Amino acid sequence: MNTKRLVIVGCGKLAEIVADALINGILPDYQLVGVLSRTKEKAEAIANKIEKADSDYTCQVCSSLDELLALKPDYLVESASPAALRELALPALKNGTSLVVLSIGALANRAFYQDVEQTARENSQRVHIVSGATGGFDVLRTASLMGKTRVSFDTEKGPNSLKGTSVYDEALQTEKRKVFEGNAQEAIALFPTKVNVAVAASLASVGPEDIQVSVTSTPDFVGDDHRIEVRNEQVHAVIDVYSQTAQIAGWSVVNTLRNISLPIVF
Ligand SMILES: NC(=O)C1=CN([C@@H]2O[C@H](COP(=O)(O)OP(=O)(O)OC[C@H]3O[C@@H](n4cnc5c(N)ncnc54)[C@H](OP(=O)(O)O)[C@@H]3O)[C@@H](O)[C@H]2O)C=CC1
Ligand SMILES: O=C([O-])CC(=O)C(=O)O
Repeated sequence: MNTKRLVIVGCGKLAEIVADALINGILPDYQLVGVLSRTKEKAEAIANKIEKADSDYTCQVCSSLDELLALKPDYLVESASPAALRELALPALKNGTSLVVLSIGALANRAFYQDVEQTARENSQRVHIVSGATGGFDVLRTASLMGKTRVSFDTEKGPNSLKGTSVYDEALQTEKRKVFEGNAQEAIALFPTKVNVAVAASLASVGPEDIQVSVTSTPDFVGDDHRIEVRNEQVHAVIDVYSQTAQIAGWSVVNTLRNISLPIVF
């Protein structure tokens, strides 16, 4: 077996799903050799889990990206924030470390996207954009290759998940309202940690400037519903994923890591 050295940056809710999958034997081809988080205790919590599972290796709690990259990981899972992805992507790729990324919003910036693409190519590494809280990237990519394609991305959320953003007001607690219409670049600028999915779907198809995005707030709505519609001359597809929590996004990292290492992939 060719064991791959894995590290995680951002030790929150989604990282924990990946660590649990390792401990539960769902990722047999990986060793989690290092973790880094803004709050060190969160990284320690994950490293302790690995240690308690009686692994025959050590998971190092790191204090800086340099320390983490010195572990020479094959793969880095980014489950931190778009700002973190902006900081770590190029150094990691230059270090010979491929990326599995959740905070895809950072890649809506065309110049950054091109730098990442070129650096990955020059260093023979890859950047895996996970399906996260949505899916259907296969049909999005395939339909877009066929010719002129239109793609829309409509999200429904509860008002509480919009608190702290400029579109929030108390009336949303009782009134259903479309609070945003625009493209994915505008959406991620307004909601920096809430519409990574829309940027991911746009990158898989027509690009962040050309996808039509809307966000609707519905009183008492629990979870998120992301509905993607793709149309070209021959194809009409709808991908509609409801999830009660964001856990599916953590599981999509697990699925991507499995696809990287297994002989038969989907
Ligand atoms: N693509 C998709 O479909 C989805 C993507 N996401 C994205 O995934 C990411 C992780 O989500 P989730 O696990 O729910 O979030 P959490 O807030 O639970 O965890 C994020 C962790 O990352 C840490 N962190 C933040 N910035 C940095 C940094 N610069 N360097 C190191 N660590 C950092 C936080 O530290 P601290 O404890 O100090 O806050 C926290 O421990 C987010 O960016 C989120 O927007 C989420 C859902 C779906
Ligand atoms: O969890 C979700 O539905 C979407 C989300 O946070 C993101 O795309 O960043």
